Amino acid sequence: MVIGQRTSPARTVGPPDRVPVVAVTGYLGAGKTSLLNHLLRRPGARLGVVVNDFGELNVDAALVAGQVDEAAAISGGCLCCLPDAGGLDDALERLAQPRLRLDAIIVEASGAAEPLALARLIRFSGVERVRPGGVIEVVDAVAHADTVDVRPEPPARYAAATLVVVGKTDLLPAGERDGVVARIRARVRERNPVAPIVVARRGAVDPALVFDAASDSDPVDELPIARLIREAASGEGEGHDHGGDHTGHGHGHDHVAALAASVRLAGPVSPSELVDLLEDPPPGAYRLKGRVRVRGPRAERGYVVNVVGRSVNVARLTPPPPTGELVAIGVDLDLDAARARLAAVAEATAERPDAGGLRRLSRHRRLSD
Ligand SMILES: Nc1nc2c(ncn2[C@@H]2O[C@H](COP(=O)(O)OP(=O)(O)OP(=O)(O)O)[C@@H](O)[C@H]2O)c(=O)[nH]1
Repeated sequence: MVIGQRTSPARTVGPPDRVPVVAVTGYLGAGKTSLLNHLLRRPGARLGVVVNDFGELNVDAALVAGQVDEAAAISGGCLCCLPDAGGLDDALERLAQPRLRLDAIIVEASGAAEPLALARLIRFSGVERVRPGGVIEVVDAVAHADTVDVRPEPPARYAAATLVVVGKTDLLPAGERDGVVARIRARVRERNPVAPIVVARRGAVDPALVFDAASDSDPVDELPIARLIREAASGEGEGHDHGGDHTGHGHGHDHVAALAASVRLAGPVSPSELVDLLEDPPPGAYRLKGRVRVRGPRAERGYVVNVVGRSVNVARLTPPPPTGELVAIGVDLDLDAARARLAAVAEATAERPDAGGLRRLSRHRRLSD
């Protein structure tokens, strides 16, 4: 997905010769899209966005697309596994056109992408008018110890980061927050002595932190990311970082082998069926997301739904989307079971408003604020 945002007049300073490309990385559901949306809301930013969607349906693209004015898809799949990065290079080539005068291009990696591989793709991009602009690793404070940091040695992915953003600390009991953040900090530092580490709710980082790094005018080879990638390439930072013994897709680098099931929703769904799915996802579905329409008492309502682990998040989507979709993702996803559950939601269209289901959905929405 390629998006060019043109919301403001050009800045007084001319565009840099080469447009910095900032990668936003993080495990499934860590909070990458939230951070991206936060950056896109910044007035005056002239940003290009490449969203690497997971699964057949463009949920992430749809979520950010509401705020931008140009959209086109690149081929799906995991960005770091594209054979020759052709899809990414095409996207960068388009967005780096001087007439767009972009300040930066942000690549939101799929949760399954390996940051070091992605950083390498950007660094060795065949596109002349771009340069590496940093890697923002989003860490889910609640889930990282069960998903990313599951081995005695700290995750190799931290080595790729030029900025680490720790999110979801608001979901931890107040008494545990400092301890969890300190532990993440210590683990990151074992791999990465330099990257700033900040705590931010829903990706609300100071954009200056992101764009300062991106506007660094040092020669490419002097950027920390370039050094770190060289170190990783020479063996220091290599290896799995997703935990488990996944063998990857056979593309020459280790990789979390996540699976996805998805369904398109032509009409409004039954809120009861939907909430059942959110509260009790199919076996192995670590991540569930989607956009849905339900019949309200007077008019149809739109919602964005998100589940990460056991954490359910529901937000209103106005206007309701013309069509919806649901995607379930997980490393150990039971594909058949997931498809059957998603199909059941798609088929359980509610003829009349379902008051009980609407109440349950509204309750989740209030708890998500
Ligand atoms: N409470 C809370 N929720 C958060 C925070 N950051 C993200 N979320 C929620 O976590 C869910 C997943 O966030 P996303 O931004 O979609 O995560 P992602 O990394 O883009 O997900 P994938 O692209 O599927 O890997 C959403 O429901 C967000 O609203 C946070 O700091 N606090």
